[in-house]
Amino acid sequence: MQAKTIEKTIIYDFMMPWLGSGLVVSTGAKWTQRRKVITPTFHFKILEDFLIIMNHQTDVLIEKLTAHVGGPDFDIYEHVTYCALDIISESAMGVKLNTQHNPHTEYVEAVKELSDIMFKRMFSLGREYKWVFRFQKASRRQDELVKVVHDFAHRVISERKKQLQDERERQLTDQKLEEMDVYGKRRMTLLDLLLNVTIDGKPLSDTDIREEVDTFMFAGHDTTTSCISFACYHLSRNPAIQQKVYEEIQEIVGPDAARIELTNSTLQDLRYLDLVIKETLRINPSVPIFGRRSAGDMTIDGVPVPKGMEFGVLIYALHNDPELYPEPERFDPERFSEEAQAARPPYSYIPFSVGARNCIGQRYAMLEIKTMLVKVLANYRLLPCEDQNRLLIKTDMTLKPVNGAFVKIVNRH
Ligand code: HEM
Repeated sequence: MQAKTIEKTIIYDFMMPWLGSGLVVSTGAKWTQRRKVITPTFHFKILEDFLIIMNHQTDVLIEKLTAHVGGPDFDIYEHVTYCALDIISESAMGVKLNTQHNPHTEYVEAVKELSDIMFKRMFSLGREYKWVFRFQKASRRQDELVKVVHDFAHRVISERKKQLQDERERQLTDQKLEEMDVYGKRRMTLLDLLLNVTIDGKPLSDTDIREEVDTFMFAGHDTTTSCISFACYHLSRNPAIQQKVYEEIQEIVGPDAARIELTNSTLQDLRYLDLVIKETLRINPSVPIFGRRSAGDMTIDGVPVPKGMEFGVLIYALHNDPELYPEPERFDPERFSEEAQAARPPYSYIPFSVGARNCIGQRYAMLEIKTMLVKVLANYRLLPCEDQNRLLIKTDMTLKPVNGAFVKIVNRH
């Protein structure tokens, strides 16, 4: 392929009412500056702080799941969604949403409904005629929901600003400005980072900051939720693979794996779990498609692609191509052994996209996915659901189960 730069397509415009020109949507110089200032959020030191949140919220999840031990099929997707929302809201904004205890808050409901409206617009027949949407009921509903999420983010930003200001006035050192909290450790959030950066000598405006906080709330929970829930589903149906992961957890994390706080270095050592996650993101990629617009004339495999042409990159189709992955519907982590990977062409696996616009949150995502899977598997054995509850998938903004990702659980100990 002979490529020039590529840009994002019209479908991203539909995210603008909610996300403004946050990182997922923005292009050009704005994107370059934002990506530069946000990248440090994923520095390994800050990720370690996020891991504390992940451990704590996953312990809440484990507690919530006890209600299903020995019981009939249940939808694990719903539980994981609430856990992931609690994790991202605390890492991005420093706010404890407590969705796992109280799932039906106005903010959480608004986030869910907004994703739904945006998705329906992207794939509607009248997509190109944006003005038509203004006359539809969904447009008024979208305005109401956007107001709920924006007001929430603005409130959080101004409270945090005031808190930092008060502390500065009390002449605390920079280090003391970082919060002591229930986990007994200081933590940095995306919001703190954004409140402290400058671009061309100027701080970001509240709107700039809100756009990025909203972007992380949007990109940072459904994606990981779908991977974690689908992994649980596949493991429940493949007992030998599940057993192998369990044995690895016992060996690397130790016999207290069900209770102890997981560290970054332990999680990095779980090599077989890595293969399981890779295979889950192959068979059910959380982001099944993304769009691009060609920014210059180019040729792909001998086919001329003129400037301005819009196209979709079908991750789902690529990952389920039988020529690259024989029997693509079979769940087989060994497809990601070093030898098997080396035998495939370089871009045959792109769950986090590739190039400059790849997923900025992928290391964060892997930590969260591993934390939840290790704790779930160390505490419970997953059993397959009944046939009538077998997984059916649909695509929304992310890949989702139609009715749920059903499993049964029994205690390990
Ligand atoms: C399994 C989990 C995840 C998968 C599979 C995934 C996948 C992707 C993909 C395919 C893209 C490119 C989308 C496009 O160009 O339209 C992307 C972009 C992005 N992701 Fe993720 N993502 C995951 C988790 C996360 C998390 C946890 C965060 C935040 C904490 C995040 C934040 C972002 C952002 C901000 C972008 C836009 C980056 C840019 O354009 O510079 N993602 N992700």
